[in-house]
Amino acid sequence: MVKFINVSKRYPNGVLALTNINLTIEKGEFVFLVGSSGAGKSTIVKLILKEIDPTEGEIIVGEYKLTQLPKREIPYYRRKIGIVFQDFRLLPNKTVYENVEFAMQITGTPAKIIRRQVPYVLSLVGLAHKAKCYPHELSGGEQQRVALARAIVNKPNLLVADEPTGNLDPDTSWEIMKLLEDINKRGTTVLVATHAKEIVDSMRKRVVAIDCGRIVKDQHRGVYSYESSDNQVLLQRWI
Ligand SMILES: Nc1ncnc2c1ncn2[C@@H]1O[C@H](COP(=O)(O)OP(=O)(O)OP(=O)(O)O)[C@@H](O)[C@H]1O
Repeated sequence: MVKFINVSKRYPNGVLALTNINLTIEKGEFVFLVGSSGAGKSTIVKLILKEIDPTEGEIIVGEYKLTQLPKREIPYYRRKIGIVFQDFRLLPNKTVYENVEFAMQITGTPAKIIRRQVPYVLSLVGLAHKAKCYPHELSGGEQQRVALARAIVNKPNLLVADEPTGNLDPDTSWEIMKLLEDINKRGTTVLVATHAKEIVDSMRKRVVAIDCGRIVKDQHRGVYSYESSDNQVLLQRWI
């Protein structure tokens, strides 16, 4: 589903954000991407969304070779991926229903299917009763559930969430992660970049840890913690 082959990214200011990343995420997997601030998580997410291009290497998402994807096709490519951000990014002047409906309208979905699918995904995230509310009338957790409904309404094969619980309290964070797990169980591949250590530790999913732009751990049924490269150097000196 997602393949990074020898990917490095240097930003124009010279910062080397990723070094020689090799990562394969199979269809149907649930993967946590963890690492301290500045480790390179968002850079990986931005590369998958083709907001930026790698300096070296190849990225393949589904049937798309991203380095060869023409600019004009990028919007169509992105519509096939569900995306959730820390700050929800809902349209403030549209209701809950309209926010989700809009995501289907821009893909040219027939009205009849929209009328069936929008209430269905709103009920999946437990928000059917809030369909007529505006984002400012919702709690943070509810807004994120709308964002999740919007992300899955077009039935993407891949859902990418960048710090989806960063603005939420612990209980609400759990609800959102459980919803992501439900979505994964229905067949969507899910990649979640997160700092939510307790949740990562108890969900026992695949955990990919990056530190200073390198993968330092890739563990199935893993936990959050990892040795940072500084610690590894220290350890090597001790041994
Ligand atoms: N647009 C940019 N221009 C220059 N350097 C950048 C840019 N974006 C990120 N960086 C740098 O690249 C490195 C990786 O940043 P990235 O945002 O991927 O980290 P992160 O793991 O997502 O961090 P956080 O958890 O704080 O969001 C950092 O050193 C950061 O300062």
